[in-house]
Amino acid sequence: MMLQLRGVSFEYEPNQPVLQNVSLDVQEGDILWIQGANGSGKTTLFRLIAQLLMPKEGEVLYHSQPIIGPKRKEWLADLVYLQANPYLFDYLTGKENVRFFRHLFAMPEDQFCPYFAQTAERFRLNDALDILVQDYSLGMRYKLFWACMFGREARVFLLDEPFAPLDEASLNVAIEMVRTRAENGAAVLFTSHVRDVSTQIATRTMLLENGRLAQQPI
Ligand SMILES: Nc1ncnc2c1ncn2[C@@H]1O[C@H](COP(=O)(O)OP(=O)(O)OP(=O)(O)O)[C@@H](O)[C@H]1O
Repeated sequence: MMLQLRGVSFEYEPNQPVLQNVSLDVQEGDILWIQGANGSGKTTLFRLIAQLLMPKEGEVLYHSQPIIGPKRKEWLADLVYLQANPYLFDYLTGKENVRFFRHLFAMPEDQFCPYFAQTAERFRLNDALDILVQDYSLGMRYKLFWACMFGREARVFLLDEPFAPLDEASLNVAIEMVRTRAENGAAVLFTSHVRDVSTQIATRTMLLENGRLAQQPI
């Protein structure tokens, strides 16, 4: 099993559990849609997997090893976390932001750039790369962030509301990118309130409700 959650519980405030005894098995090629109402804990679940939060109980395993400890670096190198709010520098151009991300992830130019260039081309971002990000529309910001994140050769993708800001042409590109990565052996976990795209792309669905995660028919 690639990624496992074993009995994970979490609370921000004492005695107000957000996740209760959550277990999950994720395999190579999975495209798993985590459904749940606003505030049900989907982002919290992703933050626990991305090590931004620590479980109160239980553990997260990557290839059967805890993601904290000796496997930590390998885990973070293999993980892409596309957060719902893109973190970009408004006062830098698109290209300068891209350079920042490449350095942040210590990606050699020859590995990162072909992936990035392919995505930027398909998202029709090339003409915008020399202008300041503060002049981007919401969709353009999102596509730049997406192209940077998908510039990495990761094994696990956590995508928090990845489809909402995209127009139809960009959605088709995004869907194909997700599918290609999964076909190449990556695991994808995503949250979304956009039902039609999610139904199209998901290989499996789970529902987070009252702190518990349960299998859900698609
Ligand atoms: N930093 C925090 N401190 C305290 N409580 C928090 C914090 N972040 C989130 N919460 C609470 O935890 C619960 C789960 O929030 P979370 O953001 O994980 O939900 P979500 O399912 O991602 O929601 P949405 O669909 O609106 O994005 C909510 O009740 C929220 O108010």
